[in-house]
Amino acid sequence: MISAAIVGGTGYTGIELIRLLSAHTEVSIDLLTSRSEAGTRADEIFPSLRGVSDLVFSDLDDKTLSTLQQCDVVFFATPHGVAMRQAEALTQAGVKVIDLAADFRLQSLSDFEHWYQQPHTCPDLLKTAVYGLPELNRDKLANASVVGNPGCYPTTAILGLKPIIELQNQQAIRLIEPRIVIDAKSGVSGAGRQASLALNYAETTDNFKAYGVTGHRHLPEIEQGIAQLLNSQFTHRVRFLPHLIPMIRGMFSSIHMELTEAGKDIDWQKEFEASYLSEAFVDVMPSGIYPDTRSVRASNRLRIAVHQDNERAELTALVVQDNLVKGAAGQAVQNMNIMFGLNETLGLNFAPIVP
Ligand SMILES: NC(=O)C1=CN([C@@H]2O[C@H](COP(=O)(O)OP(=O)(O)OC[C@H]3O[C@@H](n4cnc5c(N)ncnc54)[C@H](OP(=O)(O)O)[C@@H]3O)[C@@H](O)[C@H]2O)C=CC1
Ligand SMILES: CC(=O)N[C@@H](CCC(=O)OP(=O)(O)O)C(=O)O
Repeated sequence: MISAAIVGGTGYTGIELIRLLSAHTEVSIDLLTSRSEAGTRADEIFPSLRGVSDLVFSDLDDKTLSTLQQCDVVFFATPHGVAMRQAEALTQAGVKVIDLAADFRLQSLSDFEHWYQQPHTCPDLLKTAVYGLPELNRDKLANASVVGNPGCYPTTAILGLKPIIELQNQQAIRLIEPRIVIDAKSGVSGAGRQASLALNYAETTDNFKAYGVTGHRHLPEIEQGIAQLLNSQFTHRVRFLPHLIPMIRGMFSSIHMELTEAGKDIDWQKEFEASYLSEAFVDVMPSGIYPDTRSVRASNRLRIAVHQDNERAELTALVVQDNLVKGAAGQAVQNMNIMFGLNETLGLNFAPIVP
């Protein structure tokens, strides 16, 4: 059995990790941490865990840190800046680290420091970290000891653009114009479990708003995905605009592109289907059928629909996922499966919840 620990077990991605890993046949959760709930049983705070887990939260003190070093893998479901303070000691002890925050996502230190407003404490380790998007980095993930689990919006953006940028590289000709507009919506759980005025029920229910209009920290991650991960031979300018929608889980990203003359000659439905043919967790919808967030709720599947209009030179990719599963905890478990040589779908191959 793989011995796993979850640092930050009281947050929304932490509880989602407990749900997924408790049902995983090859994993035992041996440690859960929370500073505010240390000493409390997890199922007292989350009755959904009664009969599933009898674990008690531990504080993040020296004793816990030495227990973490006995584990095979530690998931950090914590705010940005926590994992990077523990990662060196853990990797030196042979422990694999999967950070659900952004400490190991951006290769550029200056981007990290600019967008996350803090210095990076282990830049050398950052150089060895692998960006945890299995559909693009599967081979590297197999040997990774530190994984930066992608942000939820970048997962939808990079997977929505992958077939296009890859074909553009292959044909060495622009198939879409430089400007890409990503109009994205997230459920409120994307902001985490901390109480705040902006996130209370009366503010978020029966309401709809944009945020991060002047710039959001996921923009450099999306740009890195296009330039480095997809190795784009052509430059692209991304306009990324996130919105908060009045639902709990779910994310819907509409990616708008303009086709070049060469791009109009491509059958994009066929290209997307071919690109994701062997991917267990990326589903390309049949032509003319558009995905909704309910079709992925509580599942690790991401669904994409492509709309092509040659007369208007428009190409639109519509991407949906559950922000807490493929957008966070599910993707982390998918990464863990790859890092430990397990079948990638283990513990993740369940249907979404409808309604
Ligand atoms: N929610 C989402 O959809 C997504 C979230 N993420 C990222 O995953 C991470 C976790 O998100 P989420 O679960 O929503 O966050 P929450 O705010 O819901 O939970 C944060 C958890 O971290 C613990 N924590 C907070 N500060 C510290 C600290 N300094 N040291 C140790 N533990 C700490 C908290 O418990 P306590 O204070 O008791 O210790 C809590 O368990 C974040 O970095 C987030 O950006 C990524 C993709 C999607
Ligand atoms: C709705 C909402 O607030 N979403 C979060 C993004 C989700 C997330 O947690 O991503 P990171 O891991 O990069 O922080 C936000 O826009 O800040």
